[in-house]
Amino acid sequence: MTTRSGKNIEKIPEPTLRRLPWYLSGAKLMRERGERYISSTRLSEQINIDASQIAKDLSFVNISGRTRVGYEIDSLIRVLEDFLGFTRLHKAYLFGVGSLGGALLRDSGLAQFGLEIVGAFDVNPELVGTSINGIPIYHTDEFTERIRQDGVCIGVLTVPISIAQEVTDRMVDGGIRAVWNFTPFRIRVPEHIVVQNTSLYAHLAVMFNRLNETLKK
Ligand SMILES: NC(=O)c1ccc[n+]([C@@H]2O[C@H](COP(=O)([O-])OP(=O)(O)OC[C@H]3O[C@@H](n4cnc5c(N)ncnc54)[C@H](O)[C@@H]3O)[C@@H](O)[C@H]2O)c1
Repeated sequence: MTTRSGKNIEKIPEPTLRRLPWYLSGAKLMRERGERYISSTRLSEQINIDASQIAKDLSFVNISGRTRVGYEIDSLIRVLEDFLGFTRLHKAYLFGVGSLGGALLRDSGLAQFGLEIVGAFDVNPELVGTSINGIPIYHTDEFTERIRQDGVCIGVLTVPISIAQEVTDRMVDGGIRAVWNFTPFRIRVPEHIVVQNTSLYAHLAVMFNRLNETLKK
């Protein structure tokens, strides 16, 4: 698969894709401070990543800097947002409107990163028929019917772990092509389905471990 700029996106290493949003935030912060240009060195000081790494990562996107002054901030932001898919809204459904699912529905920041949750599904009769942040909550049984009308291809999974696989299978059967899995269950999907597992707790474990190391010193 290729981008509009003709770059082969399969070749981009995942760590680079994870770092690019940091460059975007750094560039936005600099723009707020009134800067018009930003060099890799300046960005490096800002976000504490090696300047040569930044230059290497940015070589994957269609942007070129000017000697000494660096990248024009407005162009860098535009190109990065476009490259990362943040300028297009990707429609998604959320499954399981509990404490985590409800919080995600309330998070208006997701749209800034290109994710628009257009509907949610739950089985709790107290939730079905209500809405959160303007997002309607339907009964899970309505999913197959809804997806035909809404043209959604992303599913956010925030159901109890015990039914994670069952709900995933339903999503995939209905036409979902990418699952953002927040459950701690390693869901199994056909090869063509994209899965992104996300856990706040995994990061916590790393933090606790590193903290313990520093406390021992
Ligand atoms: N990744 C993370 O960092 C993180 C953080 C918190 C929770 N979690 C995980 O997210 C999941 C949800 O956690 P929670 O605390 O919000 O739980 P919760 O019990 O508050 O919410 C679960 C919701 O799923 C609904 N549900 C049950 N069966 C369903 C079905 N068939 N279809 C649709 N909805 C259904 C329930 O009615 C409930 O509203 C759990 O698997 C939990 O382990 C992950």
